[in-house]
Amino acid sequence: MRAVDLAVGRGGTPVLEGLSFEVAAGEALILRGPNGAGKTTLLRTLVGLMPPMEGRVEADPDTLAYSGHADGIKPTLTVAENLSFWAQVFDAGGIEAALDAFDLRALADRPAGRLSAGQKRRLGLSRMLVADRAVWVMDEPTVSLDAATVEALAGLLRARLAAGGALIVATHIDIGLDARVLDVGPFRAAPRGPVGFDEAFA
Ligand SMILES: Nc1ncnc2c1ncn2[C@@H]1O[C@H](COP(=O)(O)OP(=O)(O)OP(=O)(O)O)[C@@H](O)[C@H]1O
Repeated sequence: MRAVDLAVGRGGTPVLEGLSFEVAAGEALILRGPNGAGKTTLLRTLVGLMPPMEGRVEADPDTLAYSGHADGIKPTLTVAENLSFWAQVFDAGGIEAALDAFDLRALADRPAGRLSAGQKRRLGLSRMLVADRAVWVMDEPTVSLDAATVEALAGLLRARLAAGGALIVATHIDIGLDARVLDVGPFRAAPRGPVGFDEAFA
């Protein structure tokens, strides 16, 4: 996945600009920056949920899996049914490994709407395993997780890297990955006045 002179924004307002980077197989890139800096906007643009304002993203969409703040969980379906649904969407195999990775087996038959915040997050992360995609793009994956589950996640991510997967992760905490860090702060977009503003006062 490669970003080339990328500018990203919300509602026509640029948030970050001038971003160029590449993440190859087996590499991890950690995004850092304070609240509101634009990490989520950048991640959503990388996976094609939002169009770039300038520049381009070079990636095959079929190689990408995204785990965002809203995990896309269907509350009336059980944990197992949610995973099966995603396995179908992603045209992937079984859900057994995904149930085990974040200790969801005992909750398999529970409607997802009746999970705790951390359990929901574990289900959202398990979805990455049924997706079977090479590049994982993750937005604050540790939010709501207990310490043991953060460790499990870190171990899973290290294994992905060792197996040649690629990771782009926005996180405020150190999850102990061997990763490059991209601080988005210096890429904050310069404020742009409305078109014709200067002319209005000419
Ligand atoms: N739905 C939205 N509509 C308009 N502006 C938004 C929307 N969501 C976020 N923004 C604005 O876009 C900018 C970038 O927000 P973004 O969510 O990308 O930041 P972030 O770095 O991910 O922050 P955090 O660390 O708090 O998750 C902020 O100024 C934010 O207020």
